[in-house]
Amino acid sequence: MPSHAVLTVDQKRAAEKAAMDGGISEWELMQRAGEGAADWVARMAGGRSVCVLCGPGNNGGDGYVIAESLRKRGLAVSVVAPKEPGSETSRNAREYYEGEVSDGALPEACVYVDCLFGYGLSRKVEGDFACLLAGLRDASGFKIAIDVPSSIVSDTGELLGPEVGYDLTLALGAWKRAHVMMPAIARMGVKRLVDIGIELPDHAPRMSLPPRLMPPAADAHKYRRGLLAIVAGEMLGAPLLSAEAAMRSGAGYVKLLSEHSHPDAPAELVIDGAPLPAALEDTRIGAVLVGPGLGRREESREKLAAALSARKPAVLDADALHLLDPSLLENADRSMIAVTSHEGELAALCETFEVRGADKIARAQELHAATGMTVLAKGPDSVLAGAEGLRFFTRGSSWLSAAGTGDVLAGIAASRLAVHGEPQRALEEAVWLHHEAARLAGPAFTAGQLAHAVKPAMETYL
Ligand SMILES: NC(=O)C1=CN([C@@H]2O[C@H](COP(=O)(O)OP(=O)(O)OC[C@H]3O[C@@H](n4cnc5c(N)ncnc54)[C@H](O)[C@@H]3O)[C@@H](O)[C@H]2O)[C@@H](O)CC1
Ligand SMILES: Nc1ncnc2c1ncn2[C@@H]1O[C@H](COP(=O)(O)OP(=O)(O)O)[C@@H](O)[C@H]1O
Ligand SMILES: [K+]
Repeated sequence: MPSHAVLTVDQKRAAEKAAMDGGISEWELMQRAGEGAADWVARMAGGRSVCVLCGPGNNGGDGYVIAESLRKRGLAVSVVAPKEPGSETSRNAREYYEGEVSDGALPEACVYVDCLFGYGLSRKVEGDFACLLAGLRDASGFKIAIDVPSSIVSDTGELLGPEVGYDLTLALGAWKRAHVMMPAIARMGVKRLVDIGIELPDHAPRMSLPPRLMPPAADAHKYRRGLLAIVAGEMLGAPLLSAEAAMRSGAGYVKLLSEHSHPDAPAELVIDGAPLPAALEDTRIGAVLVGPGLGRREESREKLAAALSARKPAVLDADALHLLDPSLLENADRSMIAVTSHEGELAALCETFEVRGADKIARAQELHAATGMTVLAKGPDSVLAGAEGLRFFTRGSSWLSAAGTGDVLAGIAASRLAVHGEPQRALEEAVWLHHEAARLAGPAFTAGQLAHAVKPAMETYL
């Protein structure tokens, strides 16, 4: 089974070194990588001409192996290499390739294979390399990136050269962080992993796997299935959106704790107007959601304080993340708190808890370490940091970039938390259900339509 590990360059190098210490040569690994990638390239080319761009390192070495493999299969192959190979293994690969190599401009081809730089990219791409990549950007053929697109930094996903849009990216041996982070993922097209038979670390951060949800037990009743209490605030719409999603995500009973009247609330939603601390004393409550529509006034802070001191599993979102501070966490059970923060909310939390991570992954990880809360850093490149380690997700529909979709996500997460009480599992399930609901809702949905699509999304994972 392929590994789902997502590695840093140091971790990947260590895994390759361990394989080499175990007796597999670097040349053997390169041949496995090149042949595995060539299978994909040949499939995509379907007999059409292929141009391979080869750089000076081992990514270029992979390119020569790919080119020779395609040549042997009878395809018309051209190779462009602005610089001679610099490493011993890539020189082997250059000798292994029996065709012509040019150091000039990009020739016409139907399929382009980019092997200029892989995870060894260490500085801005300039000169001949930048010209070739600019040519590739403007070319009309099918574009395949080998391991990592050549302008992309493997550990961060940041761009250090011309912005080429690829149709296919083939990760060699393991996923790298660039395969899950913005801005890289928006340029990679379809991503596939080529197995090269090396052992990867067991406990490395990894891709999240689709959840397997269970129907209610035969003897279930509404409380045992999970009672979710949603704390309402100043704005009435947001908690209702969360409730619409929560009622479709597994909880048997969803209550809105609110002193307001809600003429637009659905009939299934119970409105409880009791004073908040008393309402939260109900021992049947399995989880609390606080934040959507909460507001940021003193009363809002008091509501958050009451929700946290109830010491129940809780999802914190939106305004709650701006109000949260170390003193509010003093009375809380931090291990039971799940946080759903977008970029701005994550920045606010990092400031409050003096977390200074260099990038989104580090910020999520350090915030979890500093507070004990399970942190979902949302966005097209969602990152989940919790007691079970880091999890990454494939990108959801870009139509999710609409107001209110975060309230829907928070409602799903809180509902899942009410079902089983495990924050990391609840957030992981919520991201999958949110993405699947968005896929099923198609283009141009509203947050309300997204909340309704959570029901068919549940069916996908049951
Ligand atoms: N080490 C191994 O066991 C394997 C490595 N493989 C391949 O090897 C790649 C990594 O190889 P390397 O570590 O040699 O690194 P790369 O081939 O990614 O690039 C490093 C080379 O490019 C130069 N360079 C970096 N940035 C540059 C820039 N902006 N402008 C000009 N030159 C620049 C460096 O000086 C060095 O010569 C992987 O991505 C993968 O494709 C695969 O063959 C599988 C096995
Ligand atoms: N471009 C995008 N691609 C994929 N998912 C996105 C994109 N933009 C936003 N999302 C997702 O949509 C949701 C937006 O949440 P948020 O910003 O809190 O919205 P709101 O506060 O209006 O409800 C998050 O789950 C986020 O991951
Ligand atoms: K590359």
